[in-house]
Amino acid sequence: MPFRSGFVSIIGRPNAGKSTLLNALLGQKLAIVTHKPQTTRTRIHGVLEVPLKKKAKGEPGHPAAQVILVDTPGVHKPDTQLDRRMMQEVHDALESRDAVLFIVDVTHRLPQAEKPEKQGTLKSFTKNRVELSKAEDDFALSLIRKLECPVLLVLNKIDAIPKADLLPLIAHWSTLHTFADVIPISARKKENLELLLDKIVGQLPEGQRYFPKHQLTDQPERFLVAELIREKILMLTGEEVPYATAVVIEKFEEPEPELTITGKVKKRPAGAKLPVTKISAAIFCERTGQKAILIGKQGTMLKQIGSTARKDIESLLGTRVFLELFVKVQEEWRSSRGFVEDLDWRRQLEEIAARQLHEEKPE
Ligand SMILES: Nc1nc2c(ncn2[C@@H]2O[C@H](COP(=O)(O)OP(=O)(O)OP(=O)(O)O)[C@@H](O)[C@H]2O)c(=O)[nH]1
Repeated sequence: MPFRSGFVSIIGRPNAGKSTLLNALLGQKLAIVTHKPQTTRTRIHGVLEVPLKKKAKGEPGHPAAQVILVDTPGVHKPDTQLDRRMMQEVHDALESRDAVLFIVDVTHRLPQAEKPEKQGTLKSFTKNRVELSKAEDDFALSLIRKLECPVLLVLNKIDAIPKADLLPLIAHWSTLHTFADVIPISARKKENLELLLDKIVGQLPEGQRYFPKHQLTDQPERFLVAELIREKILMLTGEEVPYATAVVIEKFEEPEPELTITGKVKKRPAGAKLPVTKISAAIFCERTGQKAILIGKQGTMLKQIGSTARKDIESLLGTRVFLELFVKVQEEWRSSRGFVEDLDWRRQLEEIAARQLHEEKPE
């Protein structure tokens, strides 16, 4: 069977479980996950090698494939420049795709499930939420209706609802769009992921690898590190602080490999200390009050962010890590187009490359 390959974007509303699914399929944490909506700000490519599956009883099997999974920010109506940038990332991720996974959180109520409400009660709050939820669904659907590629409906979080609730959900969504397939899964519990993969490979065209076999992502480590720091901020701080925060890596010094006199990399004796990567990162927020929260009493919050992030960064890089964090105020940065564009890791990468070229040029 000829090899298959293709780009598959994962889209859905904030908090539907897109990043959890990406990580679960890859078997490695690439995208940060929190219970807070709008955690993902940029599109992330995860490269997944799927081995050949031979035909078996009742199983059609499939050829070996390389799937480039593209995680995207949650689909939402943009308010700030940052929101607009996030939605641009979604649009970019939908361009010339081979397939799209439209992921829906099954724990969200269906609009018609609402009973008539009494005014001023908790129900009116719920109704508002359901209406908001419907508006977001409509917005997300309007995006997928424009697509020419097959769209698979992925009903996520089935571990959190009774099985009997699934059928009405499938019926509801099937009236809204003609999906190429419907697959109920639990990204968190890794249920039905193999079936989902079979269906994804089934939609891919024949083709060669886009990325080398063992490359997991196109995103360089320094940007994964920035995301790990942002994840800890999302987890440890509340209210508007996580949303008003951006992390920029200012220094990323990898340890020089020790070379033998013939220029080969020296083997590290067993039990020897791991080398150190030195990292400095700036945490941007919008107001001095937020800066105070991020630093905490006598620096306790910043220390906690640093020490929890360091552990994750060490296991990502496989070295020890010396991590310095600074908090800086950049008023209203989310509404500054220039600042938001500078946060794009692809642009930062271009700037780093240009700087290095300049430094290497002989006078
Ligand atoms: N019960 C349950 N929870 C899940 C499942 N998948 C994800 N979650 C939880 O849902 C929350 C949101 O998950 P994410 O993966 O960050 O969602 P997302 O769609 O990437 O969110 P944004 O980045 O905001 O767009 C987290 O608390 C996850 O642990 C699942 O299969 N079952």
